[in-house]
This record gives sequence, C-alpha cells and structure tokens, in this order.
Amino acid sequence: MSSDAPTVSDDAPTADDAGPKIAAENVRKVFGRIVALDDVSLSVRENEIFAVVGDNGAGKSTLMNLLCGVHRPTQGSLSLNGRPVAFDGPDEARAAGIETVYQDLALMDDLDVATNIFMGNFPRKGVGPFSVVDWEETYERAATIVDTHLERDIDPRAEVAYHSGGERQLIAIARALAFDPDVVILDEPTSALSVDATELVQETVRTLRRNGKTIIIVSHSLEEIFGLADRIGVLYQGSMAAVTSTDDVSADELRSLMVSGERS
Ligand SMILES: Nc1ncnc2c1ncn2[C@@H]1O[C@H](COP(=O)(O)OP(=O)(O)OP(=O)(O)O)[C@@H](O)[C@H]1O
Repeated sequence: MSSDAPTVSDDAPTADDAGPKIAAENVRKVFGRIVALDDVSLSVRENEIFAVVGDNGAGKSTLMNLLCGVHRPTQGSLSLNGRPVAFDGPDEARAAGIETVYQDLALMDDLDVATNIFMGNFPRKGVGPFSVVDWEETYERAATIVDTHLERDIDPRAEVAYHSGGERQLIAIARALAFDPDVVILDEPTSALSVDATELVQETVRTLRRNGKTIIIVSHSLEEIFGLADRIGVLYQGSMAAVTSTDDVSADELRSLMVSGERS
C-alpha cells in the first residue's frame, strides 16, 4: 500500500479495533432526480467473501463505485478498519488498499502479461527524472503475483491475446494485486465465462481469501454467489433488502429478494 492517505478523521479508533474491514453506513446516492441508493448500510468482515446482488438497476454498481472512490455518497459515511474515510477519487481508495476489477477488464491484447499487470505502475530504477522502468523487476514481480498470490501457471512474458477468458480475468485480478490491496472488489467476474473458466476464476477467488484478502463480489449469478460467498447483501430498488449468511438463504428466497425485496 502506498503512503498517500485518504481523508481520515483525527479522533477515529485505531485499525486494531475489532469491527468490519470496510463498511457503509446509511449511504444515499442521488444522480439528479434518480435515487440510486437510499439509506444503505453494509459491513464486510476482514477476510470474508461478501456478495452484493440485485436485479438490474438495483444499485450494485453505485455501491461499488462509492466503496472504490469513483462516487462520493450524497449522504452517509464509509469506514475502513473502523476509521471513517471519504475518498476523493479512486486513487485515494487505492492508496487506502481498495482495488476494483471491472467487468470490461481493459487489458491490452498485444502486450505481454507483466506489462498489463504493471501498466501505469511499473517498478522503476534510478532516481527522479533519470529513473527508468526496471523490466527485470517487472517480470519477477509479475511472476510472484501470479505464482504466489494467484497460485496459477501464467507466463508473464506471453501476450495477453493468447489467453483464455478465465486467464484474462486472472490477469486483471493480478493487476489489482500489484497495488497490494487488502480489499478486492470484483464486478461480475464470471459473467461472460464458460463453465471451466468460471471454475478457474472461482478457485482463484478462494485463493485470494486464503491469502488474506477481503473480497466483495458484485454478481447476478446465483451459482456464483452460492459457490463462493460467505454472506450476501441483496439490493432492491436502491435499498438493502437483506443481509444474510449464504447458509441461511435458499436459492428461491434469494431470487425472491432480488425481484421483490421480500424473502417470499
Ligand atoms: N452516473 C449516473 N447518472 C445517472 N444515473 C445513474 C448513474 N449511475 C447509476 N444511475 C442510476 O442509478 C440506478 C442504479 O444503477 P446501478 O448501475 O447502480 O444499478 P446496478 O444494480 O449496477 O444495475 P445493473 O445490474 O444493470 O448494472 C439506476 O436507475 C441507474 O440508471
């Protein structure tokens, strides 16, 4: 994590205090006349996989964008490690240890894996204006992220174009890991993938958790949610209809919560 700090209140509790890793309290987000989120609270524990689900337009992306600094809440507050935070843009959320992997991945096909992972964030050698990209370090660190953090066999020197859909998702996750986040937000990570690729990505998400990350998954897919999540927050028309342990809800109840806001 870099030392650039987001706005943090002086009298906040210390990071050692027990409590959620990341939380939103009574957040409201308005775009013109549209209330995208209304009085939404969520609290994600350290090292859990938390799924945010909901029908089209329920507010999932807006909530994700609040957590990763793209939007600021119209009302309400966010906290990280028990401290109030107000991110003035995604860079501040990144500096605080929150990374997002967007659905469109934004990979550059004709560049190699390591270059994609470190684009805009290359290890450098030398001082100030005389520094240059440290390519040896770039490939070594890319290999470490892929081998150690993702536990996958992907060649850092291979062009991204030659990789499957599942591997491309893993490369995008590796790019997020290059910033050494504590919290990783995944936007629909398997929505366009085959069954095998979905399994590859889901296995990797479990690996991330095993390696200490806190994970928030935005998803439509019941299969993905039941296969991965410890807990689920269901958004319905901009409100948090339910927060439940995955073990305490059936697929039918979850479907009902997503389409009507009621358990059934
Ligand atoms: N930047 C914006 N400007 C205006 N309205 C917005 C903006 N972002 C979201 N909205 C509106 O806020 C509401 C919630 O949208 P959001 O994209 O968060 O839902 P979602 O659950 O992610 O939907 P989907 O699954 O279709 O992506 C929608 O009515 C949407 O049109």
